[in-house]
Amino acid sequence: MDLKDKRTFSLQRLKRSFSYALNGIKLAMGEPNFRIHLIASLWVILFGFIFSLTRVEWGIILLLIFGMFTLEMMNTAIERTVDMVTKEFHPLAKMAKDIAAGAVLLFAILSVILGMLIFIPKVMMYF
Ligand SMILES: Nc1ncnc2c1ncn2[C@@H]1O[C@H](COP(=O)(O)OP(=O)(O)OP(=O)(O)O)[C@@H](O)[C@H]1O
Repeated sequence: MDLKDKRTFSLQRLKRSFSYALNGIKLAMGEPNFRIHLIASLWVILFGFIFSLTRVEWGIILLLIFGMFTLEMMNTAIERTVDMVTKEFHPLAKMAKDIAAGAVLLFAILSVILGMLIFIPKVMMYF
């Protein structure tokens, strides 16, 4: 496919890209970290209903949940790419993987802080 073909709109190609993206989500679901996030997210959603979150709070929670899945998938994609490039120990491979993992950790810290800011006052009302 040349560059001109790629620039013209094609419903067929859009459908194909969509199916590749869905396949990416399916592949990510096989990752243990993804499943841990899924279980944690379902618990957060359950508690969201129990504590009757406001629309803004739901918006923040959904942003955090989707953001976490997105980052975890990018991290996995970087890990796979690095593994494809080299199986040998390489400082740049370590740097790429550790930085990607660090990005996930930063977002996880933000999620815990915002989650606590939302849920702690609601839990406190019961005491
Ligand atoms: N080719 C490499 N060269 C140098 N260091 C590496 C290399 N591959 C992995 N590492 C180091 O080992 C750590 C663990 O790597 P690994 O590929 O097992 O990823 P992981 O974080 O355990 O993720 P997962 O288990 O989901 O694949 C990396 O974060 C990195 O510090």
